[in-house]
Amino acid sequence: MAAARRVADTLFKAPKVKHYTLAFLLRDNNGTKEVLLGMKKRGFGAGKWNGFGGKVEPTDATVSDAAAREMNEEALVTVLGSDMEEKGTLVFTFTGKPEVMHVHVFQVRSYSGVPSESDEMKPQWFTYDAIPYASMWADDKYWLPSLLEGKNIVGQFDFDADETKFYDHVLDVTDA
Ligand SMILES: CNc1ncnc2c1ncn2[C@@H]1O[C@H](COP(=O)(O)OP(=O)(O)OP(=O)(O)O)[C@@H](O)[C@H]1O
Repeated sequence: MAAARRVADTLFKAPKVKHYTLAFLLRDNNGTKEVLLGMKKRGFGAGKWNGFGGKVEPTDATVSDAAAREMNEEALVTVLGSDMEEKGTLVFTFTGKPEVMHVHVFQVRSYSGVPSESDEMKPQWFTYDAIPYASMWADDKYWLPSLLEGKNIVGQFDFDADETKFYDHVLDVTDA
């Protein structure tokens, strides 16, 4: 539980905390497990594959609703907040930035519609052995494999100012 304590202290001490969601749509494609990732077309993380998500807005009733709204906006599918399964917390700090990112991580299996390209994201299904970690945030390969195994995660990654690599991290993985 070392990571949980570190995360709590970081959030407690941060001058400013912003809440984000990050959700992974999972499916069983004729016996093969797949995850939907999106190529971010603009803004923070442009050019990287990632799950779907964004800032929690004051108009969102709950963090789960925010996760569903972002998934709906970015992958053009219909997901209900009540179908979002909370899988953990990731905290990101960046050297020189007082603001800390508090990311609420979800998975979801229940959705309707066909994932389609939006202004922000180009979605694509990936089998678990073909996830493009080299074109993802540096932290993803540390925790996404555990998430896909059904585990819960709590972690913190402290990034350099240029956002390409982190100089410190803690991660707890627990059985769901
Ligand atoms: C540093 N290492 C990281 N590793 C993995 N994922 C990361 C991440 N850093 C940010 N993320 C995710 O990237 C999305 C950004 O969202 P972002 O586009 O900024 O939000 P939102 O859609 O509200 O933006 P607009 O201002 O409307 O464009 C959001 O899911 C957030 O959890």
